[in-house]
Amino acid sequence: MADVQVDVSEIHWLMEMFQTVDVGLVVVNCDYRIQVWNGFMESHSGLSPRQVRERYLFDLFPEIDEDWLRRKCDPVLLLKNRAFTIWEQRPYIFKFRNYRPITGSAEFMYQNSTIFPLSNTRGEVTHLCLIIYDVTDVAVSRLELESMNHRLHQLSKTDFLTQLHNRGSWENTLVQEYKRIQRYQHVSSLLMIDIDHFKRVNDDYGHAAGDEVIREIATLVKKNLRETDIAGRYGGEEFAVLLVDTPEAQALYFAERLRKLVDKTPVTYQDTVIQCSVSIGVAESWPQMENHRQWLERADKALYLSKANGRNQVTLASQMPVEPVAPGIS
Ligand SMILES: Nc1nc2c(ncn2[C@@H]2O[C@H](COP(=O)(O)OP(=O)(O)OP(=O)(O)O)[C@@H](O)[C@H]2O)c(=O)[nH]1
Repeated sequence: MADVQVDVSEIHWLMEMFQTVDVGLVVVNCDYRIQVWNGFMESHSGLSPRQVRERYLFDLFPEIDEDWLRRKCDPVLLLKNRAFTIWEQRPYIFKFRNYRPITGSAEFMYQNSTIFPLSNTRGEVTHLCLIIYDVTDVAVSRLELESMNHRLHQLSKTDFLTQLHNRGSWENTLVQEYKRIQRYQHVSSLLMIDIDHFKRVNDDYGHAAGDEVIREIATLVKKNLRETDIAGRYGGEEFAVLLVDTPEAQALYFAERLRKLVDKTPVTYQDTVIQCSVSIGVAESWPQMENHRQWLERADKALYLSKANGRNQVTLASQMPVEPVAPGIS
């Protein structure tokens, strides 16, 4: 009699633990009808064990991807092994709202789960048990870390003042484009753009006004680009633009349009209106160029000529009187 009492109280304790444990416990039969539903599942779903008993799991929770979960569970029934799901693959099985104060940024509870078979006394698998773990804290910190790393990576490539590529990042894309040209023999063009008499802007209106001019001209550059073009801030008041798959004639058209736009768009800083212009050098890629630096030098020389010839103009490298960098070009 005493033994029976011990057994009964042990079952009572087990039931209490089952009810209060901080993981979800669900048992379904082979037809996916719910048999057991613990306190965790009740408090997160709002459905009592009585409300869910004998209900078809996928009817009650239509958000569960039935094909996917069956693909996980069928081998458990057949082969008596265990299966696992992790939040990185699928954020959750049961779409429960997240109410945790610390990880409140997550709308839903991230879940891992273990699925294992339950056998009868004859060793036949008759039911499946799903254990649902709330891993929202881990998932949210991991996602925040990843997003922070992504942001840092972006920042390391971005010029703070203009949000264009910084010089290092822009040169990397130029190197990639150079390699692509070597491989596929297509034509791209490079523009070097420099704000005219920029020192005067700083001297006359102050450094903050100078910064505003750089920002505004960068915005005009950005607005005029196609998605495949890549613009960077190459130096203080110098920008570089890579026009991918663009021959010189089209690059000239782009450059002239930008030049005219800057010329007719004065920058307003506080109450001061500042008139600006840019000089531009354009160089088309050529098959014999030996590295990306030769290409840069050629665009830079064309820019230098624009400056020397009076500024506020565009010069094509192909029209320079001598071409010292690429002597083989006709
Ligand atoms: N406000 C501001 N000025 C900068 C920045 N970077 C460089 N500068 C200034 O840009 C000026 C560039 O002057 P210069 O290279 O002499 O050329 P310029 O006056 O533009 O004359 P040209 O290029 O010959 O037309 C210098 O006074 C630099 O101090 C920046 O980020 N912000």
